[in-house]
Amino acid sequence: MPRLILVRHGQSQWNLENRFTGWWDVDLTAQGEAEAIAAGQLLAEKGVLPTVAFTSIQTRAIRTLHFALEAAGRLWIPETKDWRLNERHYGGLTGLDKAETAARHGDEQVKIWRRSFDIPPPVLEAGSQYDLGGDARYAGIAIPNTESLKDTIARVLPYYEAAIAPELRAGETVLIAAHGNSLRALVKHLSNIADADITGLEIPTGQPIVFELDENLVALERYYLSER
Ligand SMILES: O=C(O)[C@@H](CO)OP(=O)(O)O
Repeated sequence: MPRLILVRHGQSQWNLENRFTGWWDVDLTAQGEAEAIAAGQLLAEKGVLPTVAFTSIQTRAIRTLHFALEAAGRLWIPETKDWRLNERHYGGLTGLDKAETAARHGDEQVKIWRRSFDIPPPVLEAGSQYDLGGDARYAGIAIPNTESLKDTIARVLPYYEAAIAPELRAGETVLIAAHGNSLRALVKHLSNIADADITGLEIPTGQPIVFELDENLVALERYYLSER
């Protein structure tokens, strides 16, 4: 039966500093690196060994993938990087301190920006210090200026269907190293979580989540590998 493993990147510098990150390319902290290594060790220990990997084009996810694969003895498997697995774009909130933003706009408003299904944060103004227009990795890509979870789903799911699902159908054990909200998009789809209920789903850093799927890629089970 096909198996899909999801891992959110380890702690990043802006997770540590409690800042809205989105597409900004923040690296892992030393703790984040250790979390990624521990994730790979867990894969090896439980014998859940990926044969194909996917990640975003953001450093924190790519390095998490590489640390985990190295720890699992699987650095040699094929890997694909794609922007569609990037974190949700945080728009004009990018770089701001989450607690200061809550003090300014209220907890309720910040919760809506962070966890509502279809309300995007304010847009990132062109020419802002966090404008990625000049970043070579995004050449030819229509960079969003903000995204809700719904917008994120609209680019993650078609990519899952086109690139990842065929690997699962071919019997590969697929590892995806990505981000809190691009992975929430996938979990919502695979576990069939309603729009209204997705607000409550949090994905911890560096914790492998395993989906056991049937031949039609319907999820039979979803669990944290650490709990098996
Ligand atoms: O800042 C971000 O990009 C994300 C993930 O760290 O934060 P949030 O928990 O608000 O979705």
